[in-house]
Amino acid sequence: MQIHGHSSIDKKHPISLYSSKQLYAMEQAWFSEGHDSFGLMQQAAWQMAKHIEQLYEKKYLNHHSSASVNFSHRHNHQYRVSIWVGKGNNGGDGWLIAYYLKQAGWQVQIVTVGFEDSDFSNSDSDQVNSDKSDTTAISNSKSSITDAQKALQVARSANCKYERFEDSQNDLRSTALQADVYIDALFGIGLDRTPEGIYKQAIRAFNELTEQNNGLAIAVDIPSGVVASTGEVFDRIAIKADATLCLIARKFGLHTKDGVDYSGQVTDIPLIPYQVDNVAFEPVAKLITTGQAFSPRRQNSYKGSYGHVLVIGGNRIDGSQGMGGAAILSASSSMAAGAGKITVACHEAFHGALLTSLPDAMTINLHDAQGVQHLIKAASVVAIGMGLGRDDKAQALFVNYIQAAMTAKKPIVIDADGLYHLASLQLKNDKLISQLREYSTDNEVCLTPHSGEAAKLLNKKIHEIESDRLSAIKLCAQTYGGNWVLKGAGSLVLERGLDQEQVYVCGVGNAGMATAGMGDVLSGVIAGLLAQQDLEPEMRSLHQAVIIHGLAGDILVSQTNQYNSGKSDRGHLLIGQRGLQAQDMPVAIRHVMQLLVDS
Ligand SMILES: NC(=O)C1=CN([C@@H]2O[C@H](COP(=O)(O)OP(=O)(O)OC[C@H]3O[C@@H](n4cnc5c(N)ncnc54)[C@H](OP(=O)(O)O)[C@@H]3O)[C@@H](O)[C@H]2O)[C@H](O)CC1
Ligand SMILES: [K+]
Repeated sequence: MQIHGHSSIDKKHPISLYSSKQLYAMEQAWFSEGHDSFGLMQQAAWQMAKHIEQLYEKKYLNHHSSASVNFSHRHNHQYRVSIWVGKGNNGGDGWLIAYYLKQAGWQVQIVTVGFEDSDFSNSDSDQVNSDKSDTTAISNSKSSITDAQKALQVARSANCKYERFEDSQNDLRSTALQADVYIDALFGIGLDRTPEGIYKQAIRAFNELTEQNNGLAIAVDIPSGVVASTGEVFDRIAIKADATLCLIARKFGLHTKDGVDYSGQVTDIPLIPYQVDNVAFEPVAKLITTGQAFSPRRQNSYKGSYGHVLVIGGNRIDGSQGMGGAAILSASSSMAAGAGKITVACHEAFHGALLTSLPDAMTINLHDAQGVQHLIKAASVVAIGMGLGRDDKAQALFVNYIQAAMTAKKPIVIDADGLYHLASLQLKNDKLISQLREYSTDNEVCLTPHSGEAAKLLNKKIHEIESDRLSAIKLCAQTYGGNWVLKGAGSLVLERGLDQEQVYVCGVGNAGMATAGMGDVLSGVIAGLLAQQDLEPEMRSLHQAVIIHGLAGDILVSQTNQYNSGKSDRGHLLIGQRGLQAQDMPVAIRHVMQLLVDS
């Protein structure tokens, strides 16, 4: 059961995102100031119990439109919760949630996973999973008992019912496992490998039960199976949560890669300051969901005021059908993003098609080296690579035009086949790579790979990129210089300032945008913004372009967001995620540009 497609986030302010290492350091800093670790767990659980009740009541009210149902409801039906606990502190949170919900009148059933009978002993001298005593099993009392075990004892002393998943897994339809709300407290930020054996079975069973019973699935801290620092889910084994109650600080992994699909609506429960010795932790990234508002244009302006984009791509290699569409999509998106003029340097075979779909554009033959070089000097921005081709001839053109753009000191956007050439030039130790890196320290260079292209650029396997996208984008920037987008669910944007770099996670966009040509559209939006010198740097930035692209995609599908009231501006015809095409984008980009002026 999904509450909302997207997280509940303050759209105007970026949200700081942290790694699990940072989360553990924050906790440690707090404890080293003398604060009690079990006290923190109690605070966390108490607040989560309140949120769980609110989330459930919200769901219940949504299903029963009559307001009068609300108050009688509690008397007719005792709320039922099934809380699944693992052996770490995430499980500890679960035991205490059970305790607080029972106090609040809920019918509570706990399902333990990975516990032996001896784990339920009352003795204080029990050693429960204390290998990670520095971080996870903080003992703040004289005895050696861990917080998780204290929590277990609190729940037991309140007579909360529990059973081992190992004993009940063959009887998942038993009444004991039927509930309105299912709480996932199996793993939190301590998960570091594929859940196997009983854990894998438990995660599967949890998902099946919530589905069958139309239960509300709520994850404690992070859905079990999602890696907090990367967003990776191993072998698709993770809790599919409707809502996540995120403790202390927002985890990076909730918003990128698989995390986006598993976390549901995210609510923050901050609990402690994000600092050590009064110095705040630097977030690893910031989550952005809306763009900077544009200032209106001056009346006294002309097309030259808004820049000239030169798109170089759309080649036709002998014997192939060619890739004219890539250049056309990029060019039309540049214009939709507000560029004053466009010239497309593409294969002559596509000039007719280009002018039919975009009569506003000028054309030049891609292979007319002198003519293109001349235009590079006149342009405000050069966007290169979309459908450029990968053969040697195309590579020679690429090197030639990049050199010309650097000599003329133009902002450069490199995408698609341009990235392929960069990767192969890097393997050959070609001097262009170091020249470009040097150039990018004083000039705008934007590079926009997806994971496959990033893998080529870094000479790695795709799964190596996917398992740690944050490290991958940083390594790309280190190797090649420039500002980067790593495309995918929760696209990452890395922008380099004078002495520091900032990473953003794009919190908008949808799976319908995973289609051919969407990357060409993005390159066009980036170039179109860069061309508009009248705009403040923030409004022409790479992250602004990525947000506009994502919002345009969202506006086209029947997805609730701040701009989409369920109608599109294309004759009230809504497009779904399946079948969304890159050619649909320019009209939506124009719409977003207008909304950002209004906002
Ligand atoms: N400290 C506090 O007072 C607070 C903690 N909070 C909550 O704690 C979790 C983090 O707890 P931690 O114990 O560090 O980690 P987990 O509960 O996520 O799980 C760690 C245990 O899980 C084992 N593990 C990890 N991966 C797997 C796997 N794939 N399969 C099986 N077992 C796995 C790991 O075992 P080891 O063998 O590696 O030792 C650990 O035993 C945090 O997320 C919060 O929910 C709150 O912040 C409140 C304050
Ligand atoms: K969890």
